[in-house]
Amino acid sequence: MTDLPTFIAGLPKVELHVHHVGSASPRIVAELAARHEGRSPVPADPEALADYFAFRDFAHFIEVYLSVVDLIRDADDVWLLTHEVARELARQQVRYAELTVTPYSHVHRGIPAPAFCEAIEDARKRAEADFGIALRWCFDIPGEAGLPAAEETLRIALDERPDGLISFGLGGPEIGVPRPQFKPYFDQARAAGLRSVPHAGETTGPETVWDALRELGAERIGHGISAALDPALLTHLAERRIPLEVCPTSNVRTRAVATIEEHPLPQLVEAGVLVSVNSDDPPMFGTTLNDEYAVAARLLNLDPAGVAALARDAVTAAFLEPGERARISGEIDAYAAAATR
Ligand SMILES: O=c1[nH]cnc2c1ncn2[C@@H]1O[C@H](CO)[C@@H](O)[C@H]1O
Repeated sequence: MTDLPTFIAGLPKVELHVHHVGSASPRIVAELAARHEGRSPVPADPEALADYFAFRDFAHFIEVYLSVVDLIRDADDVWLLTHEVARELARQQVRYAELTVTPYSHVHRGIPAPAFCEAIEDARKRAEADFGIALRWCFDIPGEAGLPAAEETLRIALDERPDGLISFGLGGPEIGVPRPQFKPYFDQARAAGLRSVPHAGETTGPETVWDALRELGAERIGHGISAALDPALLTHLAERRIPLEVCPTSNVRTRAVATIEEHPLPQLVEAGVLVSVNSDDPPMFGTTLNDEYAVAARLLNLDPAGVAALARDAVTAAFLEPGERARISGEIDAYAAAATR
């Protein structure tokens, strides 16, 4: 029997909640910072970066996140970042990832929408050829930028419509950013065939998750961990198989949860909610997807078979084509059978 970290490292996976800029490795951030030497608060030294990625609270996390977004100035930066993120996911045996990108933030910093979309699409196709990983896009609204950002994000999604685009989201802070105001934009995105995956219940209570379900037609919820406070919501999520995209270490590092031991993941699983495990912004939180599987295994007291079941749940929650879903599930089954023989 292989030890759990080794089992996890080789286990085929999918990742559903991981942010594009949030996945920039210290090396890539340092390289981008060096290009803008002196004009950015982001340290060009990877060591200093670890200290820079220490957050007082969620608002501070968003402030730091946006300082990294500022480093991305042209389509070449976008291409480099995207291709490197794919390399790192593939290194962890990720076969398929739904990457959240925020076009508004980049267009707002001078990268034209067509150039941004061409860069991510070219990097996506090259990553499939180079690393055998399938990337798809979630375009999310940066909530702190409000309705103008919603308008622009929808326009880019519908006008540019890159081949990899499958879903429409809402990120950024929840406090002071009520979800119902975004209903018209989610209605139009869903009418155009995009799947609805807003963040909710990360830094606010269950009512935000209810709003995401009722007003935004959410098919999955980003984080949604405050659902653990509302038994009726837990029942609703479990009965309708509405998945939560849970990112344990993220919640501790942004101070949404005080300690990993207090994380509500066990209550969510206990209530029968379909959960996928994700890394969110791995280098910023000093984690990787494999680390998040190890954290989940510890919190849920899982053996390798239990960890394989967690990976299968993420495949169930993914917006995969049926053939792809069956193929990846089959890979997980074959790997788990061989490793637990
Ligand atoms: O954990 C998270 N919660 C909410 N937003 C996040 C998170 N990680 C990255 N972002 C990103 O923060 C930006 C805010 O403008 C958005 O791009 C959002 O995608």
